[in-house]
Formats: sequence, structure tokens, C-alpha cells
Amino acid sequence: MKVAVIGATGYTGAELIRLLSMHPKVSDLFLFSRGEEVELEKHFLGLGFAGKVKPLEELTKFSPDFAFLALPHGESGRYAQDLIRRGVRVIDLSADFRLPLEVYDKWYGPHPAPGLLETAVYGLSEYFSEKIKTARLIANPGCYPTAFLLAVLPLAEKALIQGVIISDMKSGVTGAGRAAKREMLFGEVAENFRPYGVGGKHRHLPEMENFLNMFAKGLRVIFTPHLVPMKRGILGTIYLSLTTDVSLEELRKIYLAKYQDKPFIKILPDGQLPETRAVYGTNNALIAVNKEPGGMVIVTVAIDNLGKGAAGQAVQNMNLMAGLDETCGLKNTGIYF
Ligand SMILES: NC(=O)C1=CN([C@@H]2O[C@H](COP(=O)(O)OP(=O)(O)OC[C@H]3O[C@@H](n4cnc5c(N)ncnc54)[C@H](OP(=O)(O)O)[C@@H]3O)[C@@H](O)[C@H]2O)C=CC1
Ligand SMILES: CC(=O)N[C@@H](CCC(=O)OP(=O)(O)O)C(=O)O
Repeated sequence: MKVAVIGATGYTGAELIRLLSMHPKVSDLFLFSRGEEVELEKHFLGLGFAGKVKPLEELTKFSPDFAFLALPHGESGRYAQDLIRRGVRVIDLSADFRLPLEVYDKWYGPHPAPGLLETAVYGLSEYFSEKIKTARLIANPGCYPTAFLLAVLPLAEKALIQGVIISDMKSGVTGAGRAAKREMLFGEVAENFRPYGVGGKHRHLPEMENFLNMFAKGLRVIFTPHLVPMKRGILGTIYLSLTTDVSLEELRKIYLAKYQDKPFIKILPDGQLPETRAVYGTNNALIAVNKEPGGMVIVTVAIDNLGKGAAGQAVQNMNLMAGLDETCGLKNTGIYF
């Protein structure tokens, strides 16, 4: 397969290059970014792919089978239009095609390609695989919503959750992208731990609620993200109330049954809890379910924001679209030490 990565100089672009260069079915990799032609970074030398990142203006000269858009929201939509018109199947890592128009406009501003919204399929691979297989345009989910939805949907779809779900999440700094920002300087981030977007202000809240409500109506989410001084990883601690008393053993059985044929989702045995280093560099999600003495359920979840939270899930979606095994090129235990 011929594959293009657009936004190849960013963090998710780099992770896509890493994954696609090891993918057994990818024969050609075309890389694009804005500005002048640039050399590939030294990490990627010797991988056998033609060496330079080309200016985006040259994209029209290439006809890949798949194109990954690893661009800021608002920009992706502009490039998706032309690619789709030319018959290229597109996987967009930005938020441009994840939400209904009125919700997008409220949180992100005017939509760059509203005419394409109907075409897009939300790329949460474990829940929408049938639609993903035939899709022309994938809206790859946000990193926090991926972790949240994988952790709560098994209970939501059985109508076992009531009221408010508290979603307390922590992310490494690559989640913020590679562009220079003062609040992401080493001096601001190292030896520091801070919340942000508190009080319903983070743009992943509507994404969480929108897809949660496809499976269970009337639930509300309180989402508080935090920045942790590590490079990669998301850890979520999610508190929820049940509609009826269900034992911990039964709850675990629900998760195990739901994900038994989903190779990237690992339900941890009693006594084990997710941690970010166990998913570092992988497409895996680790989930543990527990109950506190008052009966509330605590679901903990770990993913790599650049893996299952972005590039890994995007490649998993490409595999599904291409009729390949969804694990093709993605089996990886990560780095233990
Ligand atoms: N980082 C993460 O963990 C996740 C990110 N995402 C989403 O994926 C997308 C990419 O994120 P990420 O890789 O982190 O971002 P980065 O900031 O690291 O990279 C963005 C890329 O887009 C290019 N770019 C920036 N502005 C423009 C523009 N106006 N026109 C064309 N190209 C532009 C950059 O080029 P240049 O090098 O010239 O700046 C770079 O190649 C974003 O939409 C993000 O929200 C989704 C899930 C997780
Ligand atoms: C640590 C950090 O800053 N994380 C980012 C996550 C954004 C992201 O990856 O998601 P989108 O694709 O929806 O932009 C944030 O909170 O904005």
C-alpha cells in the first residue's frame, strides 16, 4: 500500500512514520509538511523510505491509497476535501470530523469542510469496526476520549451507569503537540503537576459526552485533565454510580466478555492496576475495574496518547479499512525498562 503522512514533522506524524515504516503491507511512504523540503530526522534514517519531507504544495502530485492527516484542527479539513475527491481514503487525527457541526462550531470555531461531516466515521476501532471497514474518511478519536470511552462503554451500553461520571485524567506533554508554547517549557513542566481545563472547559468533554450518549442517554461527565512531567501516556481514574447493585466479579466479567476478541484491550486481573509505562510505545489499553466500600465503581485506564490515543489507533483503522488483520504491524509489547 502507498501511504502519505501529512504533518510529518509533528509528534503524531513522527509516531506514524515509526509505525508505518515497520508495517509489512506498506510499500511506499510519502511524507509532507508545510514550508520547505526538510531532511528526515536522524531517528528515521536507513528505514528504506525516500528521504525527505516534502512541502504540502506537492501533495497533489501523489496518489496514495491512504493519507493520514496529522495537522491542527481547522487545517485537516481543508486537505481532506481534495484527497477524498481524488479517491484517497483519509484518516484524520485532528478533531475536524469528530463532532456534529453545531457542537464543533461552538468548541473549535467555523468548520473548514462541513460538507464532509456526513461521510466521516468515528474511528474508535473497538466500537465502530464495521463502519470503519468501508469508510472513506475516519475521524480518529481524541486521546482523552479514547481512554474514557474504552473504560466506560462496556457499562454504559448495558444501562448500568446513572447520573454523573467523574473523569479524572493525566497526560504526558507530547499530548500538547510539538509547537513551542511557553507553558510547555521544561522550566514550567518539570517537577510540576497541574490541572487545566477545569470546570467543563476542555474541548474533549463534548466528544466524551457525544459518544457516551450514543450508548446511554442522560449521562453527564465531569472531566478534569492534568499535565504530568512525562513524555507519553494517559492515565484515567473514572468514578461512576451503578443503576443497580452488581458485584465486582460480575463487573469484571462484563469487561472480559466485551473485550475478549479485542487484541489491544487488556482487562487486568484482580490486584493489578494500569500504569503508563506498561503501554509506552504500544497500541494497548489497560483497564482495571474496582469498587469502593460505598458502592461506587472506579475504572482505571492507561493508554499511550501517541499510540492508542493517536497514531496507533489510526494505523489500526487503516488495517480495518484495508481488510487486514487489525493488529498488522502493531503487535508490540512496549519497552519495560
Ligand atoms: N499529540 C497527541 O497526543 C495527539 C494529537 N492529536 C491531534 O493530532 C493532530 C496533530 O497533533 P500533533 O502531532 O501532536 O501536533 P504537532 O504540533 O506536533 O504537529 C503538527 C503538524 O502540523 C503541521 N502544521 C502546523 N500548522 C500547520 C498549518 N497551519 N498548515 C499546515 N501544517 C501545519 C506542523 O508543521 P510544522 O513542523 O511546520 O509546525 C506539524 O507537522 C492535532 O490535530 C492534534 O490535536 C490527536 C490525538 C493525540
Ligand atoms: C497534554 C495536552 O495538552 N493534551 C492535549 C490533548 C489534545 C489532543 O491530543 O487531542 P485533539 O486531537 O482533540 O486536539 C490537550 O489537552 O489539549
